[in-house]
Amino acid sequence: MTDAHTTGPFIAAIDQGTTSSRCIVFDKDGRIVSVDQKEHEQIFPKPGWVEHDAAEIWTNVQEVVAGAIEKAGITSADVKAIGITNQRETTLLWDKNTGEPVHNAIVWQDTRTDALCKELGRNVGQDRFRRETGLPLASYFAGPKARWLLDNVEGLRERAERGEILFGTMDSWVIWNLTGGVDGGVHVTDVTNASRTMLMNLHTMEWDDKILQSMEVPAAILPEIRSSAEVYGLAKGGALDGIPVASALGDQQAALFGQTCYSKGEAKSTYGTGTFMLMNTGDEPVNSYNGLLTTVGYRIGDQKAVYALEGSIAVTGSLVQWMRDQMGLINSAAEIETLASSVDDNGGAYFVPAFSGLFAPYWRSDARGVIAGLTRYVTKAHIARAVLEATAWQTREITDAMTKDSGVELTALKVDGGMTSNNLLMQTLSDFLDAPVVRPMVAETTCLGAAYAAGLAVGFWPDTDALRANWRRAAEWTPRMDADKRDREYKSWLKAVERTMGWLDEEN
Ligand SMILES: Nc1ncnc2c1ncn2[C@@H]1O[C@H](COP(=O)(O)OP(=O)(O)O)[C@@H](O)[C@H]1O
Ligand SMILES: O=P(O)(O)OC[C@H](O)CO
Repeated sequence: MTDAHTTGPFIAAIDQGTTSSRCIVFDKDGRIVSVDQKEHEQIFPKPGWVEHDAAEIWTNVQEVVAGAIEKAGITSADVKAIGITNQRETTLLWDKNTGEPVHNAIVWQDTRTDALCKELGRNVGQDRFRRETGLPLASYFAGPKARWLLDNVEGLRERAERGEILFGTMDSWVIWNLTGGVDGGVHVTDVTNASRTMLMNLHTMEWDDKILQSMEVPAAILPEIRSSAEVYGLAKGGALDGIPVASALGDQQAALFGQTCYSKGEAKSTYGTGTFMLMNTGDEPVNSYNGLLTTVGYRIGDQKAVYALEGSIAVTGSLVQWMRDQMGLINSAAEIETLASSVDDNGGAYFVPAFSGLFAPYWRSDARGVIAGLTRYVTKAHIARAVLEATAWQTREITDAMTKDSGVELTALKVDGGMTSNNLLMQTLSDFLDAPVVRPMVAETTCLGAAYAAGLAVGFWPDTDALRANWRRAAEWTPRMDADKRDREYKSWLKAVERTMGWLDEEN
């Protein structure tokens, strides 16, 4: 319910995430008025494959929108705009005339396009993709996933070439359905999501014809690329009928925006299923020589785009889920903190969760997970500690790369996401980074960023200065670790990382 001090109007944000979809209603001070959330099924058809049922996701989105509006005790008339944010790279093709997905969505973590990426690397060359799109050739991105679907779903390429099929990441799917679907839905994406397809030219912000040819993806299926904050259309039907759909940002870029990282050099790190650190690099793309991605941070209406450097870590919160669901070592995600706190250290064990290969800074799809340093001394509590340390060490590797690429020394790290409720993890992070770690009052920065962008698009907030004023510190952790110990343990971590590599043979 709305609290006594909160009066409308409001902005609603939809976050279509990897494990769940949620809708949050925000007031003008950026405070949360209501939340509704629903998980969807994770489908693992083969080792390394991860899929989502896009129809289930759309049903959940409709339910959480209705749920959040009801919990806020408001009507659509109180909502000025809807913002969209989403898990990035997850790829869907659907029939324009029926609205039916032609296949499950292929999720960003899925590694089935690894062989295709290797082949593209041999035939077209790594460098050309990186130069035009800012991304290394890797199974993570949407373009190769679209190509896989076109090559593997019977008759799909012919239907696509006849103009019957639409491609989209989850932003496009949600916006198309929200604005009417088969009944006039708009087929758009924003620059941040498009920058993760490996099909958009990072400099022109348009689909790159030569890359499309190399990837064998027909231009006819692609959405129009728009800014991150503008009115794409009006919602048709449902709890927010008639309300402008006014922003779209990939979830990590939305978190950058919600954390108010509007100046060059400002950075945030989001701890959810995976972990993603983004640094605002201003209005020019910065090339990475240390394994980071060059990506679009956001673009507000017709203003210049803001670029970012990104360090992507595939497995962090999902390792905690794996400990709970596959290993049964804990009953809830929060329990990992209690278990890990029952011992003083990792007992010599290092856990490198290369479940989807290694993302930044290595981009090694032939890597697979290892637990190194095992002896009979090691207990499940030590493993729990190693699980949390894995998130912190992986972040350390990213911040090292970020400093090398940007020349900006880390003075403090702004964090958000589900894992930041873990105090032991946040302290360990500060220790391993040797820098303060700060969490804002609203930890739901992903939704907040989408709400901010939508609010700017409809004049609900005047400018980014007004948004900065909403950012308030809620918690801070400062380093307490002895420097020699940190250096010794970092070396052991790096040794464990080496042991993950080359596990898969070329023919896998
Ligand atoms: N107290 C905790 N300690 C460690 N991990 C946690 C804790 N609470 C939640 N998580 C992890 O955080 C993730 C959920 O965070 P969230 O930001 O909602 O993720 P996403 O947006 O990727 O779905 C899950 O992977 C879960 O395992
Ligand atoms: O849905 P999340 O929070 O796990 O984020 C996923 C990322 O966008 C993948 O690139």
